[in-house]
Amino acid sequence: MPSLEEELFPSTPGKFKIERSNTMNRQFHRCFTSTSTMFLWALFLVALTASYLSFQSFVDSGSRYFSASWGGIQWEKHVRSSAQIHRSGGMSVLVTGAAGFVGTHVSLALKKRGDGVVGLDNFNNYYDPSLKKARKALLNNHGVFVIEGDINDAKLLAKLFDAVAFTHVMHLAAQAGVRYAMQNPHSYVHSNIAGLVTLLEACKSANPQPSIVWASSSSVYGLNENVPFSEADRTDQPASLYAATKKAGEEIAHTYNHIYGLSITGLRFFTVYGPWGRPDMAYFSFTRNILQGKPITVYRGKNHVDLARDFTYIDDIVKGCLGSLDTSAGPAPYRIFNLGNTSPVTVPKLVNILERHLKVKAKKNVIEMPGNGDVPFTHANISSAQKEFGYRPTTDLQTGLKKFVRWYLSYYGYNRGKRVN
Ligand SMILES: O=C(O)[C@H]1O[C@H](OP(=O)(O)OP(=O)(O)OC[C@H]2O[C@@H](n3ccc(=O)[nH]c3=O)[C@H](O)[C@@H]2O)[C@H](O)[C@@H](O)[C@@H]1O
Repeated sequence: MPSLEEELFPSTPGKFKIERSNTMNRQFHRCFTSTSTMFLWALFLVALTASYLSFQSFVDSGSRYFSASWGGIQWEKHVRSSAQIHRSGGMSVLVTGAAGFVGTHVSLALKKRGDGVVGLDNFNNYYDPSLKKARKALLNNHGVFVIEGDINDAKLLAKLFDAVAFTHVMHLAAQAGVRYAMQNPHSYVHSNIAGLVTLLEACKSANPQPSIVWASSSSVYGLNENVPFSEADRTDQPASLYAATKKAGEEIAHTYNHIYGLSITGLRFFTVYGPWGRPDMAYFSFTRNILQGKPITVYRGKNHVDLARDFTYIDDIVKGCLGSLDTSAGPAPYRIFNLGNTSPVTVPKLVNILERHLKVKAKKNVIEMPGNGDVPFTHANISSAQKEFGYRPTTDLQTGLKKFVRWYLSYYGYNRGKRVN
């Protein structure tokens, strides 16, 4: 049986020989009088004290350390380096929802032209987070650092504005999707209202105050029947809670412009689609189902009228976002622009184009549109954006879907003869 000392402090041959015949007391006496053992004890006590003290400061500095993975010298270095501007007259932009569909494309476009970009995203599981992680990896490869955090985290936002004097905020983080609002209404309030206010509070307190461009939605037009939809039309008849939270966002933004002089531009996006898109949207889920031989549900309006959307290709939206950012500084404007394509296409036509690109016939299940918050059609008047920053969409649905399908087949491994989804 090894002695107690042997278990705690195994002896080095020739240096400290234990006399097994001695009593326990004598063994302890030897142990403490030995120089090397004393040294080890001292080391042990110092380590114990140090770890206790560092644990105390860890606890004292707040609970955020237990819920988020941000902070520290290395982290700040990444943030600052990502925010670095590499062109004269460039901007330093905080992009919220950076791992989202539009957020990824806008971040890449800004970075490519030499602007500084820091991304923020909470990577929630509204749709497959692995797609968001893949977008993050893409951004990372292009030098965009994406922080995992929520826009409701006021401490994180304050820390970010402390670390970087952002000139602009591109606010794209949101709970998207029209129909999901019936399943999870509170997620819309959390992100689109509470999160927006937290972000605007941070912007209000930042020095300098950044100009803000953010994503509203064509859904704010709700039951409006004036065609095409113009920014001057009424928007007080939302058809879904999603639309209502976006409309509320526009009003909230107005108050921050009015009281604190924040420069805020709201962009009403019209059904944006393209590579790296959102799996919850019809063009994406239709593609998945068609390829897997599963049926798709096509909604139809009252009196057998087809539903129609002003589908807008992502590259056109990115141009609109950059145009808005470039013209948003100055004497604290409050602006709202439609960013659409100006040529609505019916949902059956969308399916038809997909069938041709995929070379597979869809199994269609056509049903009357349930009361789910959908509107029968959307159609943008874009003359304001055209006048203000030369917005001019150039991609029709046929061309845009071709690019989407090419990306989809490659991303999900169809080109390599295997299906990973
Ligand atoms: O423009 C906008 O503001 C909105 O555009 C889209 O909303 P939506 O136009 O409803 O886009 P999809 O969900 O892709 O639906 C497109 C069309 O397909 C129809 N649809 C959808 C799903 C389905 O299974 N079947 C079907 O026929 C819808 O009724 C709609 O007419 C986005 O999902 C919203 O986040 C965005 O704010």
